[in-house]
Amino acid sequence: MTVLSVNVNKIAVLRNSRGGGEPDVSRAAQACLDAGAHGITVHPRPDARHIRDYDVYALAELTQARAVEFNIEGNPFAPPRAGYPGLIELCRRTRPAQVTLVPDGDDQLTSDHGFDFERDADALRPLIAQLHELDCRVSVFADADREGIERAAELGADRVELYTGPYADAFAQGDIDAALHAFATAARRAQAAGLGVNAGHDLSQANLGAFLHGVPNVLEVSIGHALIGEALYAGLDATVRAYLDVIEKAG
Ligand SMILES: CC(=O)[C@@H](O)[C@H](O)COP(=O)(O)O
Ligand SMILES: NCC(=O)COP(=O)(O)O
Repeated sequence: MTVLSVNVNKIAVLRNSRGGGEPDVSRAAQACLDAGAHGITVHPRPDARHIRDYDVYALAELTQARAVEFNIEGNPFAPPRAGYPGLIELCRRTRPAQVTLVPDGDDQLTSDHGFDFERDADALRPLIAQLHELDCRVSVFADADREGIERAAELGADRVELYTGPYADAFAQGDIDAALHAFATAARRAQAAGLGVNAGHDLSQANLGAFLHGVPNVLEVSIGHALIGEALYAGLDATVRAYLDVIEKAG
């Protein structure tokens, strides 16, 4: 069965918008695990607009205590700066079960493409080896429509994470057949090369089922943006009622 790793970046975004500690990222992660999520994902960025280094340390402790997978995603080439020790150093300090390497720049709103394994081979190979020495499984972010996904295996990667943004766009346009075919083909090619296949980006309750139905043997999906948004809708009714209860009891 495919495992679900919940990306809690968006909880940090909300917290950072006010300063202080609420909403609490670790508490939200605990709630996800209590509900049955198999793991927690974060994608810290050098500008610290989402998850911060201290969140990574706290979540590493939490996931170790709960014996669930911690997946840290990020750009291994982004240099360290104040408050961000760099992806590899964060992994050295926290030893996540899985690291997902993503080639995104600071100026990107969010991740929007995978690696070019031909071009990035020499840079990726030693980083993957370094992460293996830290006992981390290494997954690399990949486009379904780019040639050469198999090359990730030659670089030493254990898995690829298929960038599902284009699938989500196709789903929104009501036209998924070509996209699903491309993703299923990429997954099969990766699996034939010995790679495990993860998937993520813009997956949601609406589009996830068709994806898992159409793409074989997806080991893990990491989902954040839509899941946290949906959680707000699911929780608003009970929360507003709880406030009204407080007001009624006070009056
Ligand atoms: C690699 C990937 O697709 C996710 O890590 C994504 O980038 C998270 O999105 P946000 O950074 O917008 O939370
Ligand atoms: N790797 C994808 C991820 O962690 C979450 O992406 P999204 O659901 O926030 O788009």
